[in-house]
Amino acid sequence: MREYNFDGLIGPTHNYAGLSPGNLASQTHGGQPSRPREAALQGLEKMRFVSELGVGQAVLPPQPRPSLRTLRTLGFTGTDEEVITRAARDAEHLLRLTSSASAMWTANAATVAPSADTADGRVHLTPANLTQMFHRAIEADTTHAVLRAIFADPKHFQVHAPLPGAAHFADEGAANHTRLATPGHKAVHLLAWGRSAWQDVKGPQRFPARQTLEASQALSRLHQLDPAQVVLPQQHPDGIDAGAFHTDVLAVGNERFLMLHALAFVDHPALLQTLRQKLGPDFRSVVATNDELPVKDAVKAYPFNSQVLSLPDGTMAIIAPIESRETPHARAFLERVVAEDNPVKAVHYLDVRQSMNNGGGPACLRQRISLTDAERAAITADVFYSPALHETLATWVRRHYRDVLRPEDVRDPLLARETMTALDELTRLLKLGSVYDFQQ
Ligand SMILES: N=C(N)NCCC[C@H](NC(=O)CCC(=O)O)C(=O)O
Repeated sequence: MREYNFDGLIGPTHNYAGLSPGNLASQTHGGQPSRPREAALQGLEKMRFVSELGVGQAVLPPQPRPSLRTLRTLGFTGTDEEVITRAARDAEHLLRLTSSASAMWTANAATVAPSADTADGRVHLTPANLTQMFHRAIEADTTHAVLRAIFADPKHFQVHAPLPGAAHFADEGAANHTRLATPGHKAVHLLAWGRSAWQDVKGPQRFPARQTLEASQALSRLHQLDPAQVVLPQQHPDGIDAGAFHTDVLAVGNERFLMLHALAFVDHPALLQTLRQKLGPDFRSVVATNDELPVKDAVKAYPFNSQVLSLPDGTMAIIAPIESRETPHARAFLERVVAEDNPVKAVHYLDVRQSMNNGGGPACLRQRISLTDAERAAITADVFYSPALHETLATWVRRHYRDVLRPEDVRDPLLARETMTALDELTRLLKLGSVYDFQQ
């Protein structure tokens, strides 16, 4: 089994619209101009770096934005251009919500269980319904279509429908999921959540908790995980109120290693005790106390929104955002992680600032999917990273993407046309077939 990091290719409408309450970066940068071309190239450079470390890398496509389908569903009529002009005139905020390139954060695209852990021996994938935020909820249908196109072979893959909507089963995908495993022990799935639909649990006071306990339980059932191997920790309400809207803002794990902030989960000592029992003495964890790393710095610099990657030589490396190098407490924490007795031997700081400004670090930009050779061979889409694919995609980005986008530029019907042209071409480059509604 090999892990592939499926990164979201950052879309042509990447912009800062301030759409996510509880996500401090999104709130801070709302209204500022963005740089879509630079953003997409930064994403590609991260893919190159990860691939050159010897780690599996693949890509997931952006989604058509503005979402004309959503605007039409909400009553805007006419040609594509008329729909956009009317929405810009009568419902500008709705146009912003339907124009976000938020599908780039593929950690939120789905939750995935590898075939080694599921009762029927297939890879299970459930697209996240993302019901908590409207601009993200509209991703689910296209994500479902894209995953069905890539993971098409029913012998190896089961792509479930997104969980039914409404607030009860609010699901944010793998941003709240961590798979841990030690040699000789069955893997453990941490499926975290921030609120409960029908249990009386104290939740955050300021900011929304996006994932429900009930959604996490449903994912565990759907993916046919062994209930004894599933742990359902609650995200710490104070962490969410400090800006950790997803678990991966304050915790990240890989195989036998977990690093977390003290405000990541309620009662983290009990959680670590449970994990030690299930995973045995090889399991290693590093906790940052609030004194060592104030949660404010953790949310700003995103050291936990790192990728922790298993390298071919058996060690692990951390891919952290450069903001973590620039923030002394965050940097000191990561240096401590490398110095201690655990598999992590290096930290690399990468520039994904265009995405970071909307609250998405290296970990948000990727969906981890572990595949056997046979599973990988069953995928016919051209989504696996290679230097040649890099060149193809970089050329495609340079040809189609704008340099600068101000939030009000989403009013321009030409932007929607440019995006459709680009995405239509991309589906051919990636051999995806017709996955977008404008292609039906
Ligand atoms: N932590 C993980 N896994 N993902 C980060 C998602 C960031 C995303 N930002 C946004 O959607 C901001 C869009 C804007 O404001 O323009 C969100 O809040 O859902």
